[in-house]
Amino acid sequence: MNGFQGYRSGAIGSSEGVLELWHNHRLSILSVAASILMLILLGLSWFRKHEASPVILERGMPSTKTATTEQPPVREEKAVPLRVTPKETTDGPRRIKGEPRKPNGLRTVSKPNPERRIQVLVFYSSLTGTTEKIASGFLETLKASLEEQDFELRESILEPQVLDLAQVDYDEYFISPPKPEDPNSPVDYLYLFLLPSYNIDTINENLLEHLKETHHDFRIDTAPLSGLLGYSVFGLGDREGWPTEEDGFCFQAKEVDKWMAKLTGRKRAYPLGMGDSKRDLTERLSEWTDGVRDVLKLIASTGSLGEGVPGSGDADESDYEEASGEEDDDVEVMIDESALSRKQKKARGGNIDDLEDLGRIMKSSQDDSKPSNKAAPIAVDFTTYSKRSSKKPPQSAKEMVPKESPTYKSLTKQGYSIVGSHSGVKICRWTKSALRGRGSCYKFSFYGIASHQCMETTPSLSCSNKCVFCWRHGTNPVGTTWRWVVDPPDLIFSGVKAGHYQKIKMMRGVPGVRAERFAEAMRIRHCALSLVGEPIFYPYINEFLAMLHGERISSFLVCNAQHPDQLAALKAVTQLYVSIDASNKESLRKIDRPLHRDFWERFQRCLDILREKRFKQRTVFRLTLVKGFNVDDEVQGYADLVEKGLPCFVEIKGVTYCGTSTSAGAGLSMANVPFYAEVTDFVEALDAELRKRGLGYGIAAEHAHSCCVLIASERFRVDGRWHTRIDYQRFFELLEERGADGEWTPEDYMGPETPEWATWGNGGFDPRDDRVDRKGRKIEAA
Ligand SMILES: Cc1cc2nc3c(=O)[nH]c(=O)nc-3n(C[C@H](O)[C@H](O)[C@H](O)COP(=O)(O)O)c2cc1C
Ligand code: SF4
Repeated sequence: MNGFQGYRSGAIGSSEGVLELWHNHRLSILSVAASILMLILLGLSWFRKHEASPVILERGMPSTKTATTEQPPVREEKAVPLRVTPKETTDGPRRIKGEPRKPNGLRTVSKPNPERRIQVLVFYSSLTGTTEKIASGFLETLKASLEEQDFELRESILEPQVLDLAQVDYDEYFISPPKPEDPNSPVDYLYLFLLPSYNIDTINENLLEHLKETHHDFRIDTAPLSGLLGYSVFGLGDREGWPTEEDGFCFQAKEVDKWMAKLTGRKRAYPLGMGDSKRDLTERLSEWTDGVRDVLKLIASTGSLGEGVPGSGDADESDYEEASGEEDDDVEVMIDESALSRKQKKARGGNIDDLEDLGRIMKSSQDDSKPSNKAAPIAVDFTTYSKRSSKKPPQSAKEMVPKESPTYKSLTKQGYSIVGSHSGVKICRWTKSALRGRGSCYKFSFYGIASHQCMETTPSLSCSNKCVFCWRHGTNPVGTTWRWVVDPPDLIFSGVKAGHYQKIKMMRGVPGVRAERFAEAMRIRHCALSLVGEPIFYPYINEFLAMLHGERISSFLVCNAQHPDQLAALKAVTQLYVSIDASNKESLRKIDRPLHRDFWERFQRCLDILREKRFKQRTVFRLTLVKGFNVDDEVQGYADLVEKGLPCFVEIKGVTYCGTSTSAGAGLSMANVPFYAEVTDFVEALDAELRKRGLGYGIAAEHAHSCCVLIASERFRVDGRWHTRIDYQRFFELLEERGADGEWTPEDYMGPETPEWATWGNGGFDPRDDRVDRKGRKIEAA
C-alpha cells in the first residue's frame, strides 16, 4: 500500500468520527478536547491537500464551503460553470460536482502560448520486463521524431521522460498536474501510459484505486487533471490467456483510460491502443505511436487538442452515444418534406426536362469578393432547357447551396460538410459505430465494406424527387435540371476527403474508439455515393468516379431511376444501385413525389439500362419498405420489375424512423416502419414469387440489426455457397488493365464466400464486434 492511500482514508475517517462525536455523544471535557484536536488535524490535512493541488487553487477552485459558480479555466479554454447539486439529505457532506461544460461538441483550437513548454511523461508499469523495454524504445522513437521537427516545434517540447509507476508518488502526478520546477517557466503536460494488464494484485491496482478515489473525493473537483494537455493509454496483454476483451484482454489499460478521461475532463488525446505481446504488439504500438506523434505536433502548433467530438469523462463515462440529431445515415429516415420554400416550389414548376443538353458556355456567377479556397467553377452551362420553350438560356447561374442560405445552415447543423457549392460529406452512424468496435453496416455483412473506412458523400445535394422518407429535412434544392454553377471534380474530390478525415479526427476522444480502427480509418477505401441528392445529376460524375478509383476507393452509387441518359452514360462503378421505391406508377408517384412528369417512363427506361449493364456491372435494386405505402399487395409488381431489370442483387430494407416532429408532415409515423419480421415475411414472399417464375434468385444474407435482407442472383452462388462479397483488389486491377469502358463481368471480381454469420438465418452481426443498444449498453447474444 502506498502512503497516499493511508492518508486519504485516514482523513475521511476522521471527519466522520468528528461528526459522530458531536451528534451522538454527551460531551465530556475529554471528548471536547479530543474533538478540537481532531478538528485541528483535519484542518491541517485540508490545508495539505489544497497545497498539493496548486493548479486547482490558483484557478479558483472552490472548497466545499465556498462554492462559487466558476470552474477553473482550462488552458486556452473558456471558464466553465460549475454545477452545484443541492444537498440531498441533511446529513453527510455537501457535494459539489464540477464538470467541464461541453463546448458545443468542439474543443477550442487556440494558439500556442510561446511562454509555455510541453512535457511528455510516459508512465509505465512492468512485472516481467516487457513493458519496461518497450517504454525505453518508445522514448527513443519519440525523441528521434522530435529531432526531425522544425526548430520552433522542437523548442516548445521538453525532452520526454519515462516514469515507472512503481516509483512515482501518485500525489505528485494524479491529483493535479505537477508543479514546474521553475515557476517562471510554465509547463503543460501530456501523459502517456504503457500498461500491461495483470489479473493479480500489482501496482496497477494501486494506481486504479488512486484514480478512482481522486475522482470520487468530494473535496476536489471531479476532473482535477483537466489542466493537462491530454492523455493517451496503450495496453499490453496476452490473447493466448485472455483472448477477448470480455475475457480480460488489456482490461487494466481500459480502466486507466476510462478513469483518466474522467479526471482530465475528457482529454483523451488519442484512442486507447492495445497490443498482444505475443502477436501484434509491434504493429499496434507503431500505429499508436504515429497517432500520438501527430497529436503532439498538433498540440505544439495550436496549443490544444484541436477540434473534437466530446470524448468521455462524463460523471459516469457512460459510453454515451450521441443521440441528438443522429440519424441512421445511409438508411432512409422519414422527414417532413412539406416545408418547401416558395422559391423551391416555384423551381418545381420551372424547367422540367432532363439534362440532355450539356456543354453550353456559361457565365460564372462566382462572386469575386468571396474568399475563395476553391478552384474556379467550370465555365460550362449544364442547364437543360425545355425543347418546347423558346426561352433563352440564362446568362448566369447561381450556387446550389450558397453559404448564406438556409439550406447551408440546415445541412451543416445536421453534420454535413458542404464542399464547394453543391457537394456534401458526412460521417455516418455506422462509421462511428465501427470505430468503436460496435459493428459495421449491412454492407460489411453483405459485401465486406468496413464502415470505418467508408466515406459517404454526394456531388449533388439536389435531386429530382421528394421521397416521403427522404431525410433532407425539406430544405434541399430540388429540380429536374442542373441550374447551378458546376464545381470541378478535383475540387470536390479533395474537399470531400478533407471533410471526411476531419470528421474522423474529431472522433479521436470519443470513448471506446479503438486506436487500431482509428488508424485504419485514416485511409478511405470505400465511397458510398448515396447521401442526400442525386449523384448522377452532377455533370462530371464519371470524372469524379475516376478520381475515386484512381486512389483505389471503391464506389457504391445509388441513383433514383429518373435520369436514364446519365445512367446509360455512367462508366464503371463497383456496385450500381437503382432505388425501387414502388412497384407501380401510382404507388411511385405517392411515395417518391417525382418532379418529372414522365417519371414512370424514365423509371422503366432505367430498368432496361440496368438489365443491359448486368453482365458488366454489379447491379442492385434497393427496395425501402414503408408500411402503408409500398408493401401491401406489391409482391407481384416487384417481381415484375425484377424480371424486367434482372439485377444481380435485390436489397430489401425497412424504412427507418428518425422521430422528428417533422416526420408527420409527410404523412408518416412509427406505424409505417415495418418490424423485421414483416420485412422477412415480404422477402420470403418475393423470393417465392421469383422462384415460381424460375428467375434464379435466392435469399443470400441478412443484417437484422439494420432490418435489411439480400436476395441474390444464383450467378453469385458457387457450389451451393453464396459469394456476395467483393474482391476489391481485383476490381481495381480490372479497371487499371482495361479502363472504365473495358469489358469484364461482375463475376470477374466476385469475392470470397459470404461468412456464415452473415447468411440468411444467422442474423448478420459480425461476431468480432459488440452489439449495443441505443444507449450504448451491451446486448448479450441470445
Ligand atoms: C500472472 C499474469 C497475469 C496476467 N493477466 C493478464 C490479463 O488479465 N489480461 C491480459 O491481457 N494479459 C494478462 N497477462 C499478460 C501480460 O499483461 C503481458 O504478458 C504483458 O506483456 C506483460 O508485461 P510486462 O512484462 O511488462 O509485465 C498476465 C500475465 C501474467 C504473468
Ligand atoms: S455504406 Fe458506408 S456510408 Fe453507408 S451506412 Fe455503410 S458505412 Fe455508412
